[in-house]
Amino acid sequence: MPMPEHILVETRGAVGLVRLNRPQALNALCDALMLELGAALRAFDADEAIGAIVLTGSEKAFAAGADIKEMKDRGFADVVADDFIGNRWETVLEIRKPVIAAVAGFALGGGCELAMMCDLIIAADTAKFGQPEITLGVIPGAGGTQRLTRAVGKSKAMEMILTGRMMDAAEAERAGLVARVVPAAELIDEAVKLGERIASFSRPVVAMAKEAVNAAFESSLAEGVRLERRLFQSCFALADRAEGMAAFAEKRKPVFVHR
Ligand SMILES: CCCCCCCCCCCCC[C@H](O)CC(=O)SCCNC(=O)CCNC(=O)[C@H](O)C(C)(C)COP(=O)(O)OP(=O)(O)OC[C@H]1O[C@@H](n2cnc3c(N)ncnc32)[C@H](O)[C@@H]1OP(=O)(O)O
Repeated sequence: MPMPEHILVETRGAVGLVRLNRPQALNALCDALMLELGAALRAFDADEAIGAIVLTGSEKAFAAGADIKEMKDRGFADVVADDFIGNRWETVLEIRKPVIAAVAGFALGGGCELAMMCDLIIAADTAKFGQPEITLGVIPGAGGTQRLTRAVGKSKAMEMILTGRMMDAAEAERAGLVARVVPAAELIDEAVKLGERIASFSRPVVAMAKEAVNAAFESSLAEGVRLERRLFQSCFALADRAEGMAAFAEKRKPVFVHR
């Protein structure tokens, strides 16, 4: 396997850390980067030692969008023939372990869409989110119109997508796009600490919790509650659930076996 050119990959305990690394283009998402990113995410998903994944960029940019220079000469026939976006740009959605986006600087266009494909976003106080595609004569093409609207509501999403304006970390937290805002210098440590906590719990239970929350985007309330109930009841088949509840009753820390 050749060394990746556009990403840096490392492990921090039980957390897989992927850093987008195209600083000269503010981590613009070119096809080659997306292929490397997909491979790294799948590798961590298959690694039993890893319980959570952190995806981040540089201090200046998480990702400034899809690579405009790579797209500018493509025509309708090209993007349809290649099923651009649909063909391999949604690998994040196939990852079963929690993927935490740690965003500093610009997360624009596909960069914001990539962050929203992750399970949660931790933002540095320098983060700026936006879907400026309209300034280029296109609309968001990797879920931005759907996920941003579900995350922040129609009016704010519509304003951002129709004007291309950015929103800073404080507004993103108020709007519910990000879970927390931290000082930029603490972003990676905070995201890894969060990942370590998640990785300390029962892996199948973490996977079921992630599936249940994500289902809220995809189903009616009744269907989502039904799925949640089935997954909750499934936990009672796991030794980890027995251990977790016994540990509480015996006033000791649980030792989960499925980690
Ligand atoms: C593995 C599976 C994962 C699946 C995830 C899939 C994610 C989605 C990916 C596909 C998405 C396609 C659909 C998407 O909705 C479409 C888009 O994203 S369109 C692009 C939207 N982004 C933008 O419009 C932002 C463009 N950039 C800027 O406005 C500015 O660069 C900035 C961010 C405001 C910063 O400005 P400055 O500080 O002045 O810096 P520069 O402008 O000088 O930039 C420095 C350098 O970087 C190059 N660059 C910046 N952004 C891009 C880009 N998007 N594409 C290509 N290159 C970019 C810029 O040209 C400079 O380079 P130089 O000229 O010096 O060579």
